[in-house]
Amino acid sequence: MIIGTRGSDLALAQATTIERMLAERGVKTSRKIIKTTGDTFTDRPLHEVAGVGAFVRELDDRMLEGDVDIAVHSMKDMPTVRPERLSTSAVIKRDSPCDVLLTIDGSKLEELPENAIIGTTSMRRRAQLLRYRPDLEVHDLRGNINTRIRKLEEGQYDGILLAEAGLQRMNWDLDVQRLDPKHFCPSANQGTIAVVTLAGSEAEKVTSALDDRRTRIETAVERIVVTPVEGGCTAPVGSFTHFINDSELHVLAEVLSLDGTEQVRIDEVIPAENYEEHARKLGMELVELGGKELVQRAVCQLGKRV
Ligand SMILES: NCc1[nH]cc(CCC(=O)O)c1CC(=O)O
Repeated sequence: MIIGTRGSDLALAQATTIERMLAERGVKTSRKIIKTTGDTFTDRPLHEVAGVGAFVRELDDRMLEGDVDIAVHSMKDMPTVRPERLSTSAVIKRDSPCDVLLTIDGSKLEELPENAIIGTTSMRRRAQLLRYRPDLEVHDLRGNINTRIRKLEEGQYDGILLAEAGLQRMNWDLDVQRLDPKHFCPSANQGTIAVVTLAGSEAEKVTSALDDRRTRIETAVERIVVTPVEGGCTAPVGSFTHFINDSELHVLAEVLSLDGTEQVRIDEVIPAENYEEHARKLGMELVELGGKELVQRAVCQLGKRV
């Protein structure tokens, strides 16, 4: 079977993980590298280039055309609405969901000097960082993980924010500070690899053996809770859910203003039974608390920045 993947180091590492898991089950695969719009314009902020799903849409198209059998994605980059004929056949057991801070000199977030410059293009990370340390300066930093680390080393920033899962997958053992999800609530589905196939295909059957039930439920709740306020992947929205025991989930979700001075937040424990219904209720709560207005304002302000 043919595995389609983007060509970035992170995407290739993720594809390798899935290839290994399938090989262990006796499934032979070959690899096809697909270039996406998000990969082509790496010098501009992602929200200017292609919008939601830039990394995913082209692989979807190639699958629908029959060019690839299996696609591997960072699940957090997948749009919520999916083509009907495609199936998310496996949600792989989650790696670290957390963000990390990587600094030039090993400083922790609390130790950075006033007005230190931190690089990130994520509006969520910017807002959460400013909420925690309003004195810091946040500068844009676009590019894949390699590029971002290179720009840090070149001295343009005192520190940068990254997903820990990305570093883990690249096997980079860097001295980072893991940020507490309480203050740095991750993006929905951060740290999770998803496998996509055609619905009803042999590939779907084979890859579904890789599915992790708990991660599937956690990631589903994360999506459902923020769907009613969602302004695309560019809005300052965090959503993180995890099992705290066999029957309960802790749900953390929030919307922030771009400058981090305003927030709307959900912090609840729900039963795993009927999780969809509970998650939908929390999503409505987020709207009632004013989450939608916050997202709309942020999207408006972003439009003016561009
Ligand atoms: N936005 C790009 C992206 N998509 C997935 C990851 C990392 C791996 C993951 O979260 O699963 C990253 C890099 C980052 O956010 O630093």
